[in-house]
Amino acid sequence: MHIFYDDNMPFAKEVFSTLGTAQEFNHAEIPHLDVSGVDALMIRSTTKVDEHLVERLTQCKYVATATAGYNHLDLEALAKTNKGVYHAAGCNAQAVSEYALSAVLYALLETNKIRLQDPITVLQNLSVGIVGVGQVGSRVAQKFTALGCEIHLYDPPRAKAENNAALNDFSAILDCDIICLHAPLVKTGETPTEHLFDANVLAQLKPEQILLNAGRGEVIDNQALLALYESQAMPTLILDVWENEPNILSALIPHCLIATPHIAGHSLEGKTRGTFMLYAWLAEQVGQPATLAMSDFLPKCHKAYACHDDVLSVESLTTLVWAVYDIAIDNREFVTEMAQSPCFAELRKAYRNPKFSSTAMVRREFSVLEVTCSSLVTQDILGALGFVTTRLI
Ligand SMILES: NC(=O)C1=CN([C@@H]2O[C@H](COP(=O)(O)OP(=O)(O)OC[C@H]3O[C@@H](n4cnc5c(N)ncnc54)[C@H](O)[C@@H]3O)[C@@H](O)[C@H]2O)C=CC1
Ligand SMILES: O=C(O)C(=O)[C@H](O)COP(=O)(O)O
Repeated sequence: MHIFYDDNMPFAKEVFSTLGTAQEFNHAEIPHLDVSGVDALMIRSTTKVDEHLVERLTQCKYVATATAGYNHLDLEALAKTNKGVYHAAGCNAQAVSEYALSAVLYALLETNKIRLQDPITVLQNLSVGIVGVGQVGSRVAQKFTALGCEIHLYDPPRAKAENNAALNDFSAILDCDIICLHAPLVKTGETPTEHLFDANVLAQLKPEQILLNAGRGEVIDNQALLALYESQAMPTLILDVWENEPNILSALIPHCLIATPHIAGHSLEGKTRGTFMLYAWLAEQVGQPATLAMSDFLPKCHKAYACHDDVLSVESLTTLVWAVYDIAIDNREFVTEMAQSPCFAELRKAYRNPKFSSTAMVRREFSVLEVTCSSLVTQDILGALGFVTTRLI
């Protein structure tokens, strides 16, 4: 079996070569590559599988993406040619939820809504609205719930499937202090997400709010967003995803408190989980055992902290969050690099990736940090955020 895999997929060579002949490709070159002899195409979201590519995949039986989103796949064209299709649902949900927490804490401090010396009970005064309550949105909700925030959820497909009107109250979302978008790009059907935040919706937002988009760029009308930010006071803006990537509307960047090149899900664990989910799926398709485990490949990483707060402080919380993932660094790098040249695609590819950048610092998840806590309440909160916790007796 000839397996073609994206060169930005950690440990792909190691796992796919146990199932056949494994060859890596650079997504930017795919239009010029001969793919007629490929049996299994293993991609990330940067490879658009449109009808032209499907036509060229004459021998291919399996197409899989190591990502949660799959709007880069033409499912109809793939179905017509009877290819098995798979996406790595949930592979990077923890990473995106850590991104959201790191970014929102940074924004709350920068806008003086909380102070380092506050106890985290100050977060109980804040409401968080989450649009798209799947694998990512649920984890974001879990984190802010653990911190005591009031949570509002919006997910019409789930509202319908679960007969739960509480999941269908869009106006409650627009009133929240913090609005987090984790919806996929859906262009058709009863509840499309494309431009769900159009000029009309955006104009209803207030400058005191925080607006974060880590779903898909097209959920917000970026031209309308820019027009509003240029003409009136608007919410504190955190953008990881942009309309029309990689050719984004760069004029938006100066209006963001945090701007990043679609890397919310790019922890090493998030990307590696994607590779291993594809490996397990492909092995099952071809009737071979998947004997390799992700834990055999992830570099061991362990950091230890002690937290002696009786009531967890904002300072301790942010120290722990940023010890693993300091989003201000990502923002700084993106803003600096984009000011010099439009290099969105290159920045994404090299992001925290020693294979493509000699200076890259690998990004890990909260689970690499073990916190010893003196308070049971603190231990429960930090455990719910994803840290490994032990109790100081
Ligand atoms: N920035 C990044 O690096 C990443 C972005 N993503 C994006 O986030 C999306 C969500 O990821 P997951 O939670 O893993 O996917 P998921 O499929 O588990 O959840 C998506 C949820 O959105 C809901 N939804 C669909 N239409 C909606 C609408 N009109 N309004 C509100 N909600 C709606 C679905 O019912 C579902 O519950 C992905 O499709 C992808 O586009 C995912 C991972 C990383
Ligand atoms: O999983 C998704 O959906 C994402 O948006 C991924 O984080 C995208 O990562 P790349 O495939 O573009 O590396």
